[in-house]
Amino acid sequence: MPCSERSSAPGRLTGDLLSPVPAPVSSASPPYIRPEAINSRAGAADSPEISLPTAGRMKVVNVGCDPSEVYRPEGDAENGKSKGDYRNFKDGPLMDRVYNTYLQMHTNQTVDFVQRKNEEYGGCHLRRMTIMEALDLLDNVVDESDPDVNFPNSYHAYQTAEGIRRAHPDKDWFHLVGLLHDIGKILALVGEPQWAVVGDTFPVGCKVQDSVVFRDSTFHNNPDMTNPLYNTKYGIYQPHCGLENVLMSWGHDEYMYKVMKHNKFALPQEAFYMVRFHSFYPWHTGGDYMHLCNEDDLRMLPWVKEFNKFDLYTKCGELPNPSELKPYYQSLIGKYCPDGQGEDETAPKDSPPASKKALHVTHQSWPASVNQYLYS
Ligand SMILES: O[C@H]1[C@H](O)[C@@H](O)[C@H](O)[C@@H](O)[C@H]1O
Ligand SMILES: [Fe+2]
Repeated sequence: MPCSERSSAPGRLTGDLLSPVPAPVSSASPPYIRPEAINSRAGAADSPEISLPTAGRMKVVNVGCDPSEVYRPEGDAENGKSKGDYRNFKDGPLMDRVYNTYLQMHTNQTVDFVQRKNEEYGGCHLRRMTIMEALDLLDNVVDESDPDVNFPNSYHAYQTAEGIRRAHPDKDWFHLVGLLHDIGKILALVGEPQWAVVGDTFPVGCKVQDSVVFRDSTFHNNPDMTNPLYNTKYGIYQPHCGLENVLMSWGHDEYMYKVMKHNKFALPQEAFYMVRFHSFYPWHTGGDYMHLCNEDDLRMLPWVKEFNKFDLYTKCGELPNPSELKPYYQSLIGKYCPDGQGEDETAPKDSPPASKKALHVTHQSWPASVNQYLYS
């Protein structure tokens, strides 16, 4: 069994994971698009404008991990990863890429940067696309911060969603959260560097706590580290001010949360919360930053942890077949996502036809290939 999807809560990070040996920094950032990792997909026929290379080495299968594994206490390490093999930030074939992404993130994510990005992307009114279109764009994003995934993020979306669906068959809104949670990574296709899109998040404006990955070897050139206002336990925050009042490092979590809010998704508070904080590992898994949390945060924490089991442990080389799964998820989109038409007078003239479910997102300049894909 290739996956290690389980019902037990993920353990706290161990000392080994917290103090990794820094890997050498590669000078050139690898490209965002890794065509060699993209499989030929049946779903590609729906979107002929984007040419998907076909030389993938991974297997595309109809279903994800074996559901019987969901309740199995330990993984079958013979054919796949066991729980302890995930999130290895010490060594592994992708370590240079992962370390370099975090080095840049921890150097450049400052209070000032985060404030600017929140303003820049807060409006969500410059472009429209359907949710499925946004999801399909993730065919072109390989997350460079992730030591466990070297295939396009669209597959990870279906893996997560299907894992949740198997374990929580009665909660269809939760299935949809699995599908949507990483859509914010489309920011990597509009010129945002990956360090401003992917990876674990952390609060800026206060002392960086111990469970942040590569904490000891990646923050030395961050200008906020020498600002005394930002280097106490609370920094610019009040005790137990609530995470909604904390400036998190900018990335796909906060962006997708804003998109969901702006588009008035009819999902429960838990759904919004899971999307917004799913990458905040130093909190939900590391147990840090509790001094900033209020009661709401603590009430939501079990949901974030529940989500995390599927987000993390469904990552495996057996890839689902999106074209087979799309009808089910399209029905959930129909149920929970308003169609967005006529809600936003500032939407551009080249928005998709009125019949399409629309997502208002904020992108000033899409690469030509993306525009063609969305609007032809
Ligand atoms: O939530 C996950 C998690 O934080 C991973 O460690 C990171 O690599 C991914 O970018 C993110 O989506
Ligand atoms: Fe994510």
